[in-house]
Amino acid sequence: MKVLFVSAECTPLAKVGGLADVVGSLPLALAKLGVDVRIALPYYGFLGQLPKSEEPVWTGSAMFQRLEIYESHLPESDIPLYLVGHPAFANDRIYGSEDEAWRFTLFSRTVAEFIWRGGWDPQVLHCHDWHTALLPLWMRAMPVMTVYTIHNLAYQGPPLAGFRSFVDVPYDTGAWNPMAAGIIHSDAITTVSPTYAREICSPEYGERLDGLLRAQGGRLTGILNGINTDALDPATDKYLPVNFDAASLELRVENKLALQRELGLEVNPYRMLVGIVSRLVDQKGFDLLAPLWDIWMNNSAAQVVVLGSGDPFYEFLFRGAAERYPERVRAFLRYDGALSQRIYGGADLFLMPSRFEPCGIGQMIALRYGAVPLVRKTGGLADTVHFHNPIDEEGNGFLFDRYEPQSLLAMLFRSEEAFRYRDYWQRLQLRGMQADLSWKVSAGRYLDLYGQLVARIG
Ligand SMILES: Nc1ncnc2c1ncn2[C@@H]1O[C@H](COP(=O)(O)OP(=O)(O)O[C@H]2O[C@H](CO)[C@@H](O)[C@H](O)[C@H]2O)[C@@H](O)[C@H]1O
Repeated sequence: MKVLFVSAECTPLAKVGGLADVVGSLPLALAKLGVDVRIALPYYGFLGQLPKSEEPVWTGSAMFQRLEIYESHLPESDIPLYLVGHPAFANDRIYGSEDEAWRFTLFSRTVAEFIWRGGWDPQVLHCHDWHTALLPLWMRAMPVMTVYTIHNLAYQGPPLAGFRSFVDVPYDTGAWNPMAAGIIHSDAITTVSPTYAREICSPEYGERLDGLLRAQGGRLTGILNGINTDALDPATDKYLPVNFDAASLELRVENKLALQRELGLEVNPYRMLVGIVSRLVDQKGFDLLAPLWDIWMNNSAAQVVVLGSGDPFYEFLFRGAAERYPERVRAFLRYDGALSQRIYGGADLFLMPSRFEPCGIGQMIALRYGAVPLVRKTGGLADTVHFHNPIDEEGNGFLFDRYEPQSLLAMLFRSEEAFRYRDYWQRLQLRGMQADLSWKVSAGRYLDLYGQLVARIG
């Protein structure tokens, strides 16, 4: 089975959020199942140090531009990586400029040309999010089956009118935006959890595409994300001051104390330390915290550390809280891979109150690292976090349902109360740490799906 992943992000090379985690780890699990899987990624300027072929393995043109594709490998693996090179990518940003639509259309179109002209002949082209959503349309005349994975329905890409000005997209495709084009023209649509697959067929979560999604019937399935449990392992993580695992959980507190020291907070094992690692955007639900700071801080002993960047509204919200409660709240408004690991490995509670969440990687890393998740019961959060029942000792975290500040506040108090009972809390941590969060099951589901699609072309 030959499969080409096409994506704007890929861990550990180019990451903004969870898309990178999936594209950098699912191929490793597929390769273990015998799939010849490769990845195509823009050759971003910050990848200059990555070893690659001296000469391009393919040279051609797309959208009146000359492009070169170099071959490299996903670090610490044998997985071939095609780096799509053009001056438009040779800078230090992944997203965030007015040429975004043009850049990613150029990227996708180059991959289409590469396949059309025999650069490689995958049986399945696995496209991710709006950046690569026109590929299924362009592949229609090829004996290549396409899978389109929706990591986030909220980002649908610029309107098609913009695309028409720089690349031919037939008028009768019915595709009025890139996300819709991916949905309509792919051979199979997946999203990253079973609950989100159901939710997006409703007006509440469908981002105005729910009608189109409902019409797809069985073509849309939800396959739960996994994480790379080899790379994300508290027993070997080089960013943690002290390594630990389920058998040595008592060592974990050293990471918490080191983190409190690093943050300049009171160093005290009995104060609950709440961690947040997130893109700061509407999706993540932090507006729920806005009216809660005073009542929360005045009625609890919790400390809070937030690591994230994004929308200025949320940056302002957290910066303001850190200024008002300098003894209790710390805000780091940036991307920082090393600090994120120290938070997962040191915080007691991991907060993710998302308005919607296709799957969520953050809560899975938290579970693996013994930080108990407090999440809203939606999307993949509802599929991975199960309510802590102290009587029967079941569940691995805390959930609230209604999207309202009071519900979140109640759960913050409840979790802090649970934190006082050390033995219960440790068993709660252990249930999270011992769960299988790897790709083992879900990679098998993707392989089955590829097999069914390829069987159609014989
Ligand atoms: N400031 C920062 N510094 C360091 N690391 C940071 C960071 N901000 C975020 N991260 C990291 O980025 C990742 C976030 O992944 P999530 O899946 O939780 O959300 P995201 O919305 O980006 O992903 C989207 O795609 C994924 C993949 O399918 C879905 O799980 C998800 O629901 C969907 O919204 C985590 O690995 C987290 O540690």
